[in-house]
Amino acid sequence: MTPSRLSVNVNAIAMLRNRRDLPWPSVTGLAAIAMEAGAKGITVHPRPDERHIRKTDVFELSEMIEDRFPNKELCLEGYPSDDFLKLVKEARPDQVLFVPDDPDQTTSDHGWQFDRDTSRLADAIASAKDWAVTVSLFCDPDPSAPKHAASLGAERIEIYTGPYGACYDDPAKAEIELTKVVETAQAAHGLDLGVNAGHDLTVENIPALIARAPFIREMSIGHGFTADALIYGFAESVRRFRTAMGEI
Ligand SMILES: CC(=O)[C@@H](O)[C@H](O)COP(=O)(O)O
Ligand SMILES: NCC(=O)COP(=O)(O)O
Repeated sequence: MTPSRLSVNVNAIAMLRNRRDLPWPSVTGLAAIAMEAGAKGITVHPRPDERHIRKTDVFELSEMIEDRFPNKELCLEGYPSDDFLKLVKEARPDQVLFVPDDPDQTTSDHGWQFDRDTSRLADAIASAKDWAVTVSLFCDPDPSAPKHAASLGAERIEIYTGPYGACYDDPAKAEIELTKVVETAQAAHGLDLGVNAGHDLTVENIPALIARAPFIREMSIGHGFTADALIYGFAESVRRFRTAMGEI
């Protein structure tokens, strides 16, 4: 069986939990169900306002994975602020994805602008590597981006697939956006960067992407996964997404 590429993003579970001052739905409990069902790991994006994932969730997830799922992986996403870097240093995830988000941004909607963002990134990448955390950079679907990520010392990129995901009802436009994602993936693969992809991926749009970029290492999926799991349940959605990825 092909190893799993699916990292389940549990931001939306935390958002639902935060509606009340109560501990359910449980972020760690549903993360455990996802990993037991075959996900390779868990992704969280603790935003500065803690609107969904809280710092306490990060430590609880990290401890649970270390204790109960030592072969699974935790990925933390965030802007490399001093506060976020402190969290990475303390929680020691397996992987960190640096994203260029403003603190008040609704969701991630672009990759790094490598002509202006590099000095903060270079320092953050060096620190994370010192802490033995694999570094990935969020990149637009632009084949010129991976060479910048490689020259900064990143080990992976995550291609922002939002524009592809947004074309769910327009196959001709989806093909144009998919081509940009695939060409970016190929450029990164040719540079020996690990290639991840994320944002608005679904059971419907994953097969065409995997068919053209089978070397993709990881897909972190939250919004579409949660929507699917509300219908099918967390464990069954892991199976459905892994089937879409051609893994089972
Ligand atoms: C980095 C990225 O792609 C984001 O999609 C992400 O983790 C989603 O964040 P929100 O759940 O806050 O929209
Ligand atoms: N890195 C992307 C991610 O973690 C989840 O994005 P989405 O599936 O919630 O759009």
